[in-house]
Amino acid sequence: MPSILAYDLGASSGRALLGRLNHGKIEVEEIHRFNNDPVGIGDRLQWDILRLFHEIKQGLLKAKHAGETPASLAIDSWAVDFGLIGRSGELLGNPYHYRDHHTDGVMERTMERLTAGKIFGRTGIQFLPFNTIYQLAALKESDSPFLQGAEHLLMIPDLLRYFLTGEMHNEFTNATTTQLYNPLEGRWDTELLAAIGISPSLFGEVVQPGTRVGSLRSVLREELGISSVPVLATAEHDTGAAVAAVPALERDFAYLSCGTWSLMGTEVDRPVINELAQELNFTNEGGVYGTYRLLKNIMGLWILQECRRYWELAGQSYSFPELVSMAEKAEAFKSFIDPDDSMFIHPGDMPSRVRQFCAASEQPVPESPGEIVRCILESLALKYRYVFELTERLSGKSFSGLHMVGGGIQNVLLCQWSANAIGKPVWAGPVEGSALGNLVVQWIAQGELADIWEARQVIRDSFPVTVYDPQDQSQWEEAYGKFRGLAGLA
Ligand SMILES: Nc1ncnc2c1ncn2[C@@H]1O[C@H](COP(=O)(O)OP(=O)(O)OP(=O)(O)O)[C@@H](O)[C@H]1O
Ligand SMILES: C[C@H](O)[C@H](O)[C@@H](O)C(=O)CO
Repeated sequence: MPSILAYDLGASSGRALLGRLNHGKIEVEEIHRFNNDPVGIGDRLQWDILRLFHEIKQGLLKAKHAGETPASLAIDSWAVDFGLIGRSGELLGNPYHYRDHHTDGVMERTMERLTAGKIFGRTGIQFLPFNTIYQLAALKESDSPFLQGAEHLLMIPDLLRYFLTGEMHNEFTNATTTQLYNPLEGRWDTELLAAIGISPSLFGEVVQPGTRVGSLRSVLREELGISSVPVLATAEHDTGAAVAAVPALERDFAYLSCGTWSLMGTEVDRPVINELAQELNFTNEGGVYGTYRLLKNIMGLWILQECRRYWELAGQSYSFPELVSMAEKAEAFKSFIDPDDSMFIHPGDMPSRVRQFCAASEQPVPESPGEIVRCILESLALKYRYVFELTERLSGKSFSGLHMVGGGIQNVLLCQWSANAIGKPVWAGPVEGSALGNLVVQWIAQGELADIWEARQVIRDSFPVTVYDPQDQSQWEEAYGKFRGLAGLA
């Protein structure tokens, strides 16, 4: 059977995987991996979108050099960010990074004007200051010439797909993360768009994961010396793809997509839009095949990534395994942070911010990298417990354990501590959850897999799942009580 190609672009790195189905098993080969380094210019933080497109071309070239002509390809990436396309069909400016400061204060102002109840009631999406709605409102407030000249808005995978095919489509899972899509009416919410002064004509028809949306442009085929490849929309929000790849056998399962972000929740058949969901700030992102992802964003390993980057700038380079091993040797439960405090959103001197949080909450201040990493990882595990219980409360489900997928599961300490904190087993795997979700949606579209449940079974049969049983329950129970007090969690 011919291979297919998946591009998975995370906030810190991207990869291209060739996948093949062989007698009910998935075989994957990572043919290309690259860093995704945003670029700061002055006060602005932007994605290096042309470099990312260059890396996508490198993936096509590497497939060619491996003697492969993929039967299809698809791209998934992080959510909320977008490019604006002008009259000439060209990209207007570099897409802003969601951690840019241009949205500071915009969400609060928009909520005051429109009311939180109205925004949540019409979209079911959690309030995050960088949601597309607030990015657009910020561009409107600043009279952005790019916005004035824009004729189309394309989310990051829509945009890269457009570069590949010349065709513009908005994909469903990513569209929902804008906080401008109304899942109850199944369309862009023109009332919210009008309220922020944005023309609905920027938004196109929303296509479902699995739709064929073009093929490689002839100019690109000539440049790379390759044949035509059909391009599909997959679950283009990487979290949507990761959830599609959770190797669950039971329908009511809890997941944690663990990468730059930690996204914890459960799959539901329809959006849960009620007062409790709004109060707990849960979201209902679009999933595959009519499902929704009832989940909550947790700041995740971003805090650790940014500490590592900061230490590297200061001349101290550590690999992730080195940091994990240093954390293991540091004193347990010395101090905690609330990973979701807004002080941790933006790039910067993260070690100092961790110390600052601890000092301000009158805890011992972690000094060494090992102490800081331990504080971050223990706090994340404890926050997972909190959100795990909220997910049960909101969904009315009871989970027998937690499925973890994504690059973060290579951190065995975090997996073990997550099991300890929630007091239930953690099933960790696969690492490349988003890329696998991307692949299985393509195979379902081609009729090679019957549906998402067959896909999950095949993933389970093809990749190892490591089981972490809970340990040291009484210490973690005590730590949880202390953590809740410090993080101000009801
Ligand atoms: N060898 C390793 N040991 C421990 N942790 C690791 C290792 N490799 C990666 N990680 C962790 O995985 C994280 C990256 O995960 P992943 O590659 O899934 O993220 P991403 O795809 O860039 O982001 P996202 O999909 O959340 O936008 C890193 O921040 C790091 O903490
Ligand atoms: C902002 C993030 O893109 C988003 O909330 C998260 O779901 C994600 O895409 C993680 O990769």
